[in-house]
Amino acid sequence: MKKIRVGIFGFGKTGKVIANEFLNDSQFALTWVVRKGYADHHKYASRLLGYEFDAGKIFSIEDVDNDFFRERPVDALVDFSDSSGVYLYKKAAEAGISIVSAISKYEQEEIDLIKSLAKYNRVLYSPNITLGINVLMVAAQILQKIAPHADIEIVEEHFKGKREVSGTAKRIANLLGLNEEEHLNSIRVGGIVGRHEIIFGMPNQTIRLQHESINRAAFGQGAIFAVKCLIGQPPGLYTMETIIAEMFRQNIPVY
Ligand SMILES: NC(=O)c1ccc[n+]([C@@H]2O[C@H](COP(=O)([O-])OP(=O)(O)OC[C@H]3O[C@@H](n4cnc5c(N)ncnc54)[C@H](O)[C@@H]3O)[C@@H](O)[C@H]2O)c1
Ligand SMILES: O=C(O)C1=N[C@H](C(=O)O)CCC1
Repeated sequence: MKKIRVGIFGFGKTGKVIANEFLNDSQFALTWVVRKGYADHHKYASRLLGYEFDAGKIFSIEDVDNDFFRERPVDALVDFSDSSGVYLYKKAAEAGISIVSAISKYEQEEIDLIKSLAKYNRVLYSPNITLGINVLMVAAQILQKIAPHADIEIVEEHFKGKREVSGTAKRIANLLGLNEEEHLNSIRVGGIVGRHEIIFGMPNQTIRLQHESINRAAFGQGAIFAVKCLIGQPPGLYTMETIIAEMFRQNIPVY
């Protein structure tokens, strides 16, 4: 069977783990990895990650000129770099490449740019690409409808070095119609990969929906799921939670 070709932007804490997940999956061919500087230029991500074959040739962002995507075709571009990568998406989309953006924080201008590309191609943007958190987002919306008077607080915990407020927590607040300033609580300690909790407080009971990414491989598995979901789909803007919500709709038991 023809392999799904993938290119990755970013080879940092998460990008390396994502590359490893794609290398481990026989349905995928990791074609290239783009990183910011010239470290390991033209080496192979596979070799750096301990494999004995060549895959995922490493390029610098400076190499990404007008012809880059046409000369090195892939089926999907998966972005775990930073928000500046967004300005290269148009060239990729024009070359027929599906975009999976996992950047957690964008300015409005960048989100508008992503939306504008959806008319050319499939674009999926998700601040948290794990299956679990997207199930939690759908479940939280259902719970809010069932218990509309519950007090709701969102708690997000991440590693000490994470500067920005969790994009996932902001997305949850937005979905639930909550003011971010008032209902979002952030904790930064040690090496927590990512934990989100939505607390529904009622007079006689408390419901807690919680998701924790134990290992960054959870993001790789989510990215694999996202790329597969986009295959054969029409151009448009996709999110993980709408894909998962559709799965809920199709699988909800009827009593
Ligand atoms: N959506 C998700 O599920 C999810 C999960 C984990 C991380 N993230 C996000 O992914 C991003 C990266 O996270 P990280 O922990 O790996 O950070 P990191 O700082 O460890 O790595 C980022 C890497 O991208 C490189 N980079 C910066 N600009 C680039 C560019 N224009 N092109 C290519 N490479 C570039 C940097 O040099 C660095 O190596 C962050 O926005 C983070 O919030 C999202
Ligand atoms: O920076 C990270 O690492 C993560 N950020 C997220 C967010 O901001 O919501 C979620 C996944 C991990």
